Amino acid sequence: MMRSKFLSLLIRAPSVCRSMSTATKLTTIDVNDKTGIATLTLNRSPINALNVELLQDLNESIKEIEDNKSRGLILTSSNDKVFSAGLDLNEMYRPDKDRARLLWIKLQDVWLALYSCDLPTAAAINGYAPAGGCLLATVCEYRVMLPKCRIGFNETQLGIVPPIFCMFNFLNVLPRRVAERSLSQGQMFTTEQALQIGLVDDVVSSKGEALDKCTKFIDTFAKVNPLARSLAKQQFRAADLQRFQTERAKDLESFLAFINHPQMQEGLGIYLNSLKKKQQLNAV
Ligand SMILES: CC/C=C\CC/C=C/CC(=O)SCCNC(=O)CCNC(=O)[C@H](O)C(C)(C)COP(=O)(O)OP(=O)(O)OC[C@H]1O[C@@H](n2cnc3c(N)ncnc32)[C@H](O)[C@@H]1OP(=O)(O)O
Repeated sequence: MMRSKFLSLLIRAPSVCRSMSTATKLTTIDVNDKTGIATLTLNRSPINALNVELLQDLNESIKEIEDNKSRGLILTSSNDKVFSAGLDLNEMYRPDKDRARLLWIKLQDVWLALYSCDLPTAAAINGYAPAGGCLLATVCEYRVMLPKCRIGFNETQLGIVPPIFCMFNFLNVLPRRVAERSLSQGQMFTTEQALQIGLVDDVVSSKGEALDKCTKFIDTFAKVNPLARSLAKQQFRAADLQRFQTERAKDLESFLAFINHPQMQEGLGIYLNSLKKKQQLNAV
């Protein structure tokens, strides 16, 4: 009797969030003391473009969340319109060679950390998620998105071959035919289209609701043995992870060759300029 009273008090207790780290600057971590779930927020103004520092902070935050034995990880953005604009094109246009190398290595690290993450992962996509933004969302195991946004890998529209880890993500989420077509056409989907093809699992009208849905998804694993859960996930992903490790160095060299190509530099310059002039391509 005493025990059930104590439990009901616990259940009714308001949820308390605590920040786990002050070391990171471009990401924040909030752990809900009641659920044990960590919310990892991208926080690089204005549009969470993924530069070396943001990717570095993301890597550290993911590791911190895993090390602190959180029950799950929810990825979201502090911007109310953009989840992430993808890679920071300024890191790729007229690049500093060492930073460009580091950028790709860090992106690979983030993908690897999330793809092989022991914890259940979910993305509360509270805004636009093109290219690298879509990568972060689709590497998670569950996605919920706000209306009137867009998501997809627009790389081929920009003359870029999507790296293999984009393919792995899409093949985990979409039927093979749809994955191949949307990657090769560089399709961007509205929230409603994304829901229809299964690219996102649910649509909600506010960030709060999105976080609640992600929490509910993570809660579906509450009664599953965490080690069994994690090993089952690894088993499903082992072949992709092995292929990634085999091709990782080649993938880095392809990226560097790509961004150092004069034609690509010219194209990137034009694209960056069009964004600055707010003449966004129809594809996004
Ligand atoms: C072997 C493999 C080889 C290569 C693979 C390379 C892979 C690349 C993957 C990528 O992620 S490439 C990046 C692709 N991203 C995009 O195409 C997104 C472009 N951005 C947009 O569509 C929009 O900005 C937005 C929908 C994300 C947000 O719109 P809005 O809120 O209206 O903001 P603004 O458009 O006004 O942007 C504010 C500011 O930020 C600049 N900017 C936008 N995107 C980027 C970016 N990805 N990198 C750097 N800077 C970006 C934009 O020009 C504005 O600058 P101002 O100076 O005008 O303030």
